[in-house]
Amino acid sequence: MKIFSASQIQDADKSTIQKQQISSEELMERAATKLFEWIHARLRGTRVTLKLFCGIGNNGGDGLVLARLLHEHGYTIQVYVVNFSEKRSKDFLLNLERLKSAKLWPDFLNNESELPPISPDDIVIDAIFGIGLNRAPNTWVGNLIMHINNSRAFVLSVDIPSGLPTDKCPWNPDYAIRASYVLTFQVPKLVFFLPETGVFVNQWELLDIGLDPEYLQTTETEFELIGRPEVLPLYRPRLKFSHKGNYGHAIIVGGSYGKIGAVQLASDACLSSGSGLVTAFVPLCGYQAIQTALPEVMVLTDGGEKIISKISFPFEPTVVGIGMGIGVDKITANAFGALLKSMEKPMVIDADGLNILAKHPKMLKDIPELSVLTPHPKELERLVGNWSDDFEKLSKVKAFSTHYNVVVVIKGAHTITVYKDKGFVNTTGNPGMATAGSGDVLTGMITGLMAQGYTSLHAAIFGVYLHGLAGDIGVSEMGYEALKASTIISNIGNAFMELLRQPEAEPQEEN
Ligand SMILES: NC(=O)C1=CN([C@@H]2O[C@H](COP(=O)(O)OP(=O)(O)OC[C@H]3O[C@@H](n4cnc5c(N)ncnc54)[C@H](OP(=O)(O)O)[C@@H]3O)[C@@H](O)[C@H]2O)[C@@H](O)CC1
Ligand SMILES: [K+]
Repeated sequence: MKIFSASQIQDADKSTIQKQQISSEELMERAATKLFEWIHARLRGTRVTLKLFCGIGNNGGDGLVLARLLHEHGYTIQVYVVNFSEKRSKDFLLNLERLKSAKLWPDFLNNESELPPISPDDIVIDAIFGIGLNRAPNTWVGNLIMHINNSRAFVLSVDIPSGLPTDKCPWNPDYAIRASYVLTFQVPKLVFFLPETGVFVNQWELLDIGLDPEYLQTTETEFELIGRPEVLPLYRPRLKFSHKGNYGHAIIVGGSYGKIGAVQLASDACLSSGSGLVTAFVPLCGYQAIQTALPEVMVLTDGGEKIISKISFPFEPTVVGIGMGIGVDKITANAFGALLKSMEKPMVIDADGLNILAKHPKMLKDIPELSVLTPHPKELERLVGNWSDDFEKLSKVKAFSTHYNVVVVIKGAHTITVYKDKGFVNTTGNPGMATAGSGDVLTGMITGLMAQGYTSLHAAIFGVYLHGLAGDIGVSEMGYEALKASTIISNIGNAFMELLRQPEAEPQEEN
């Protein structure tokens, strides 16, 4: 699903009004009716007070329409107009008049008003600012936002939490609503998924308001949200008359004394993701451990006892995944650098492989094109330098990806795969996966997919999704804390099956 910028959503709005020959006021009515239906379906007339805080633009206008509909259906409501500007929008004013005609008199709040009482049992509807926010809220509006945040009431934000801009980090994080739930119109917003801005959104849901489908389909976006519908077409089915040679031979290179387990996890994950053959390349000390733990995996050893000192293979692998547990010793770094120079096919580089690159930036130019790099935030910082906020991080990664022609997987709660100017935001995964070895498993999975012929970008997008799904299945069986990297591996098969599951047929009515 595409993630549109604020200005693209405004264009979609205009295009809808023009093509569907409806007025902006009708579009507002349509949007607010969707809000109302969502709330009414859940509250079903429950006796609870809804406090609606409405700005003076179209987000506020949505709030006013919602207030009218709630009132018409007998809900107890209190409407506050947050009068932050004299520039009221046309549709706000129209709906203010309609509210008054329905004998509803909002309280007008300004910089001299007392903060209104909000009980933890109230439901707050936050319609102060929408996607039109373009500067920091001023102090009294900020104080009101903090008051709402401190109220412990359930806060339902209309379109986007007020104070949170659509395409950047908030000027003042205290002046942004921390929404319990966001009902967002038509398309998800990028800020819902970034570490610094996602904290303002506990849960979110899309409301389809029928924006111009042609505009939405034909407009290119910088980011895309990756869910099942996006991943399913990337799947490469296995053929009946195929053999293991059709699915590639991956080599996983890594490990050092005390860190052989990382290679074991990556190799196991690589095989479990469908690679035809997997060979682990480890220092001598890892030989027995891997041979014992993974009978299906072949093992090649380096001459070094405890660390990798020279990397060479007696055959040409389909793909190499490298870096987990490998350490950053100078000898290993030299071996790694020599391998980069000799390789032409895309590789997967993780963990200490990335740390070696950060320590020896001259090696960057030798990374084979279309390789996949899988840094966690600290490794990424070592690679691209620090950033002032999540948006600068994204633009630095895009520049890095373009410069070196590599795919970068920014690991996090919503892992983002970046290739050149485009970012793919993952939707699976959970906090239980923040555990030792989880990254080694991901590297193994991406390597295993590339071995089978998935392109680098598809392997990264697909692998990240499947890894998260395997973790989600694991958590559903054992909870967050007990989830281990090996649990993720043992659920890779279930994740494939869940992905490929046919949607359940509608129950047939009996005659
Ligand atoms: N897209 C769609 O298809 C549909 C959208 N709809 C709804 O419209 C919403 C967008 O509405 P909107 O454009 O009127 O902007 P909104 O967020 O209400 O702000 C109002 C104005 O405030 C101003 N302003 C900005 N920052 C400020 C600040 N810090 N302090 C003070 N003032 C500030 C700024 O005006 P300025 O002063 O810069 O000229 C801005 O224009 C959208 O989120 C959704 O809820 C639906 O109704 C139907 C379909
Ligand atoms: K809002």
